[in-house]
Amino acid sequence: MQVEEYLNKIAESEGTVHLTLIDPASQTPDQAAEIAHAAVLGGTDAIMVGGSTGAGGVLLDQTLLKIKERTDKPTILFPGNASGVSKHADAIFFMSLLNSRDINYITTNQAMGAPVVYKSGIEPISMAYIIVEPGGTVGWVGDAKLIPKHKPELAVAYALAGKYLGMHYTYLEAGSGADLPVTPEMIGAVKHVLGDNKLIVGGGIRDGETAKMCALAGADMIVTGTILEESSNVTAKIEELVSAIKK
Ligand SMILES: CC(C)=CCC/C(C)=C/CC/C(C)=C/CC/C(C)=C/COP(=O)(O)OP(=O)(O)O
Ligand SMILES: O=P(O)(O)OC[C@@H](O)CO
Ligand SMILES: [Mg+2]
Repeated sequence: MQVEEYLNKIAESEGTVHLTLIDPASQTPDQAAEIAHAAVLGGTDAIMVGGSTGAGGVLLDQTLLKIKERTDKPTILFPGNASGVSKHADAIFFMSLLNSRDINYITTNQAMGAPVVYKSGIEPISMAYIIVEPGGTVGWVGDAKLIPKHKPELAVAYALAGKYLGMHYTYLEAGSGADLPVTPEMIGAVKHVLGDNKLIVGGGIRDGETAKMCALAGADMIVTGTILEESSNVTAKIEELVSAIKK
């Protein structure tokens, strides 16, 4: 089964998907594999691999190879630029940062990365990437014209544009390590116009209660990264998040 179909099936049958984000720059490949293994034991559905800075090349390849030794769940690239593509992943969130001011993040990195995706045979999953205040490092690196936190109608406008351009997934990003995730009002308004298209929410989700709030508001998939890097017991943390968002 293709990864997109696998994720969609879980969203339908279990209500919400949990995605674990691992930044190859944050630890050694062996440590990354340990986190991935612990996350799978806790019930995560897939492993996203990427980072906004220094996440390509040998470190990315080694991290994916080690993760694949320890888990059977799909690995999905979450690239910060064209160097975030690796043939060792199963799929890639092939995303355009719709609210960037910099053409590099709208189409140029996509053009530079596309032939690599083509040759490697990994599955591209088209995605509209939208960054909301505070935006964090990724907002700065991607030169995003940040969506104001309390302007859901602007997020809706970008999400609709992505849907009409044919993107299957929409990612509402508050930035890695944000104090708070995007608001339930914004999530609900965006999901309302997306219909069956899948909505991913990430940035600043640290506990089951917050994850549940995002899921109830309309998120089909929840991403957590930073909290897992900080947890002494990754499996228990994932169990908390997963039990809060699954039917
Ligand atoms: C499709 C291809 C080949 C490239 C897309 C390139 C685009 C659109 C990038 C968007 C802007 C960007 C820098 C995204 C990075 C996404 C990401 C991996 C964010 C979070 O990673 P963390 O490692 O948690 O964050 P920090 O690096 O900030 O800690
Ligand atoms: O690190 P956190 O805050 O969990 O954010 C995850 C993801 O949305 C970052 O791109
Ligand atoms: Mg990081």
